[in-house]
Amino acid sequence: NAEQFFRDTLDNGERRYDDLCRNIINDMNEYGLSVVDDFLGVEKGLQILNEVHGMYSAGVFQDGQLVNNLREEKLRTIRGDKITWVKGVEPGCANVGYLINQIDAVICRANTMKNNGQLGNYNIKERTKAMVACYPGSGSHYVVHVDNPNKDGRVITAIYYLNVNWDTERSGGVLRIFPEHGNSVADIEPKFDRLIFFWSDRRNPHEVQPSHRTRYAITVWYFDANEREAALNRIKNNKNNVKSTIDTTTTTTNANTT
Ligand SMILES: O=C(O)CCC(=O)Nc1cc2ccccc2cn1
Ligand SMILES: [Mn+2]
Repeated sequence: NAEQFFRDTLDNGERRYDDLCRNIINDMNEYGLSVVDDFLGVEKGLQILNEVHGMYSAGVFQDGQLVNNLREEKLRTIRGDKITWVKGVEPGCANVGYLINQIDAVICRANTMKNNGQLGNYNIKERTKAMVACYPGSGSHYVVHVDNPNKDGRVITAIYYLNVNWDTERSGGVLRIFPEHGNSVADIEPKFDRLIFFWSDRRNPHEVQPSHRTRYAITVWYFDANEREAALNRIKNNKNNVKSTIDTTTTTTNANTT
């Protein structure tokens, strides 16, 4: 009957959902990265893309990394990504907000699943705002780097791509991850409605190869509660140290002048 049908559908939804989270946990623990295709479906994906187009044409994106390209005889500055930060509750960002909630739901579910242990034994309770990034084509790229090299608390990088019919042969823009252990690289195409996760620390140096077509991505970083608290304490202590240094310097200076 209808009720049983809905219960099955709901259960199927849950089961599919749990399977997704289980796959992510397994991939993260085995490879340190995970790729989920068709995360939200075409309709939702296009709604998010439209919102990002709207933000871009509204001019809210800041010029990102500045990269001078000396290859040409004249200095050609290739700007890397242009970025803007979004909470997802701002006017005209409802669909980006929906995306963030969906990624949160997956991370929270994965973080609580007992049978597979937690995600890397982390305790994930908060995240950054969403960073919407655009590579404006013309060879813009991002040099190899580690997102969190010095334990600032960020443990998982989540990136959602919005690029319809992306052809890597023509457009480049591959995310290349150089996993610290292992002798292979992971080349990830920034395909529409693709969601990826990877550990944010030194396990995953990565680069964005030169893009020859406008390339959009939305990134969220998730914090481990303990690592984040330790990082904030270090900052606070440093501030106190700096403050006390200033105080002692000022007092000695005052002492000298009186
Ligand atoms: O778009 C992709 O495939 C990944 C791009 C990427 O790594 N972006 C990025 C952007 C960043 C901006 C500010 C600070 C750290 C950052 C680290 N990573
Ligand atoms: Mn990065």
